[in-house]
Amino acid sequence: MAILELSHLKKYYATQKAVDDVSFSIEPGQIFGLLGPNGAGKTTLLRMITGIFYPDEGTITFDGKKFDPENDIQRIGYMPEERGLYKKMKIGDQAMFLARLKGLSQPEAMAKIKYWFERLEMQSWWDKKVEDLSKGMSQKLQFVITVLHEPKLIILDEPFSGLDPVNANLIKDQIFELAQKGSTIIFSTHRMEQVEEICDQIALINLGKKVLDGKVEDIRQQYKEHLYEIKLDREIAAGATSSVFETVNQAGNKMIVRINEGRTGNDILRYFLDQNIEVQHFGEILPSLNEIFIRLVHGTNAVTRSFHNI
Ligand SMILES: Nc1ncnc2c1ncn2[C@@H]1O[C@H](COP(=O)(O)OP(=O)(O)OP(=O)(O)O)[C@@H](O)[C@H]1O
Repeated sequence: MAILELSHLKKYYATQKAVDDVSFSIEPGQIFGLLGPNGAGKTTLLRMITGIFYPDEGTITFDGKKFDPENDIQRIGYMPEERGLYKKMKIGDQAMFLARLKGLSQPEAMAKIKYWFERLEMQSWWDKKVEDLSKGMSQKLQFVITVLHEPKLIILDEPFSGLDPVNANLIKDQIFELAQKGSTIIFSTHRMEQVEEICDQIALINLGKKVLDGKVEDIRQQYKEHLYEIKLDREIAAGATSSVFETVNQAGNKMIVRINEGRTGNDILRYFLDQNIEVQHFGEILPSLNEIFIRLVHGTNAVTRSFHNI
């Protein structure tokens, strides 16, 4: 059973259709990426899932029942893009205050805060004030506050913005672990490399509408251009074509070819082997999510014609 199911959600601001008939569902334990360019409607969608806004139309089902923000909110952790921390309060006191608001007892909250501060290397921050934290440091604090009460559904708006690679990896590891323990994670981002690395499933939103959703690997297969990159032991005549493939790009002994319909990678290999040409590298080029995103959102072609791995 899906943990979250959105059905025909709509949200309009005056004349702006911020979210326009979006449906998808998310299974428990999944890491789900919500993607889209600036202004696509991601934040508006997340605000409906977290009960900040009511949808104008459509329904949200959470854990098998109609979403009831007042009661369900305790089981949801939301890290918004704009940080809502109290600047003058000490970090330790702030974490305690917010943990108590989420329903944890004082000893429970203390144990959890200590656990998370240790995991994210924040022990020495206890008496610092929020206004003395860097952007990345307050991002880590906000993450801890979001997951502290072990919510069933964790929603992170741009969780890696402002984090250096070491801290981004630290947070990434926690996300994997939380999903393994059964939490469901939704995060929104523009950073496609992270999505490819982390997400089981994605939805791409553009101009308020869902343009694409599914498993990352299935989507990359669906948008492939039947291209292969090849490195040979010698240079061959420019623009080689055969009944098996056409050359798309060639530089010295490297080439990118598009395979003809009905042919397989083995046919390409056979073509060269029959001529006693050694194939030193051979691989299919699948488009990255970034390329698919650019193609769908901007209507321009992907840049898969350059050499990727050789
Ligand atoms: N309070 C508001 N009043 C009127 N229009 C709004 C309001 N909030 C958002 N919008 C509009 O709704 C659309 C969707 O905005 P939203 O903030 O949901 O996008 P987003 O995908 O989160 O963008 P970003 O990646 O830039 O944060 C945009 O066109 C935006 O201008």
